[in-house]
Amino acid sequence: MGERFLTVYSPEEVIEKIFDLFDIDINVISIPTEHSFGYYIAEDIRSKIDLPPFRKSLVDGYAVKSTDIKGASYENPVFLKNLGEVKIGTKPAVSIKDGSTCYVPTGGVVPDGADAVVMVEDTEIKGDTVFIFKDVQATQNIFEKGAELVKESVVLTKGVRINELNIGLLNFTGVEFVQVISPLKVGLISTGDEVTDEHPLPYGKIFDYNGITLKHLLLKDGFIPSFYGVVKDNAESIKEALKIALKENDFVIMTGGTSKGNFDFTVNTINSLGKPGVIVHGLNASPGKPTIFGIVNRKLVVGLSGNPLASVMIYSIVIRNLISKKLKIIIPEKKIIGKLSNQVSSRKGRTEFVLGRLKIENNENIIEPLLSDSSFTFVLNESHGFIKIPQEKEGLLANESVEFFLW
Ligand SMILES: Nc1nc2c(c(=O)[nH]1)N[C@H]1C(S)=C(S)[C@@H](COP(=O)(O)OP(=O)(O)OC[C@H]3O[C@@H](n4cnc5c(N)ncnc54)[C@H](O)[C@@H]3O)O[C@H]1N2
Ligand code: MOO
Repeated sequence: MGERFLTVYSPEEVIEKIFDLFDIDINVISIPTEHSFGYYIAEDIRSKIDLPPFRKSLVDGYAVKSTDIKGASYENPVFLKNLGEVKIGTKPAVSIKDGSTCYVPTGGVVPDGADAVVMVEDTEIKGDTVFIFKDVQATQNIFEKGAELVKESVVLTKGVRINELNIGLLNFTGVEFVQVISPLKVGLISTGDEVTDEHPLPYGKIFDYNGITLKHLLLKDGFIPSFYGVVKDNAESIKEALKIALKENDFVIMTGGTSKGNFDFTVNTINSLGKPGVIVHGLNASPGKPTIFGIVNRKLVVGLSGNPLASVMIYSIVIRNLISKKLKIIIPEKKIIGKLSNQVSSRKGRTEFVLGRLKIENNENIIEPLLSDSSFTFVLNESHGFIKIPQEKEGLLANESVEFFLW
């Protein structure tokens, strides 16, 4: 009988075990804000200006001294001298003295002397006189300079991945360039004599799932994948591909050949390329039990199972977590709470990941667990995410409230 997976570790233990054994060089680059979408921020970013940058009117109306119009009503209007209008985007030419007013558009600068703005609907203009039909309180309809944000306050913190709202805020707060982490380069190698791109599919062969899917998972996370293709189950070819991938990338992901079959070369290849070699071979998780974590001259190599569900899951659960901790970046995770539609069984003592489909019924998130084997790709495609069953649990009950991780 061949060697078994003698020592298995939980995903959390693996991260702890290998964390300090490998390095990833972080290169910080400065890029124009308009091109920063999807990058991870390398240092806290501060606003260059106050928000709003000036005392701004929130309505179209007349800038007044509130004391001038106290008690104004339709029965007892107050009339004020019209000094003209503030043009949007310009500095007011006038300031408001007792008994005077001036028109300000929404977003216009409130002239000095005024402490409130009366909405245009509550006024009437006759020649040089403006009739005010409504009382307003001091500060009403005015957004003070810096009320939302003062210059130099932190608008985005280190490690955040710049999204569409962030990029808007950066531009709005006058940040022209952002210091970001240069995207990591990740080498991808699929192995297996059975994997082909030949059409029509020869008997006994399969098309590639892992290489192309992982490539796009990496792209989605803001990394730069290089796919070295499907390498034959042959020690020399795998060694050659891994050697090049290690040289050209920050870390490498391999798929297939992680189990204990005669043609499962991954462990030996990693060990043959440098020290300390394979650190972990075996996760206390399903799917993904035979996952390999190795270090070659302080570079990380992860060997994922050839089974598609296992490779997607372990990338999503372990690799993403490990890399985000290492780089101190936040890879956004979408998680909701839902109620299980059916019970799910699991084996106590290992973490299990179960695919699920999300349905909204009576305004409630219902998670339907999907039966799946680690080789299933269609079911994986039908799923919206997965549930994590911790190792101390023996299954989950129907109607139990669970965390559901969306893809
Ligand atoms: N004797 C044992 N056999 C197996 C064990 C075990 O403990 N003892 N573990 C099983 C488990 S669990 C898993 S997971 C797999 C892991 O397999 P490998 O990582 O060695 O991967 P392969 O054998 O190369 O492939 C498994 C499966 O996936 C298909 N595959 C491979 N590459 C791709 C690809 N790029 N795209 C799509 N599908 C791919 C491959 O054809 C196999 O069907 O081992 C079990 N066996
Ligand atoms: O650990 Mo395997 O991924 O269950 O099929």
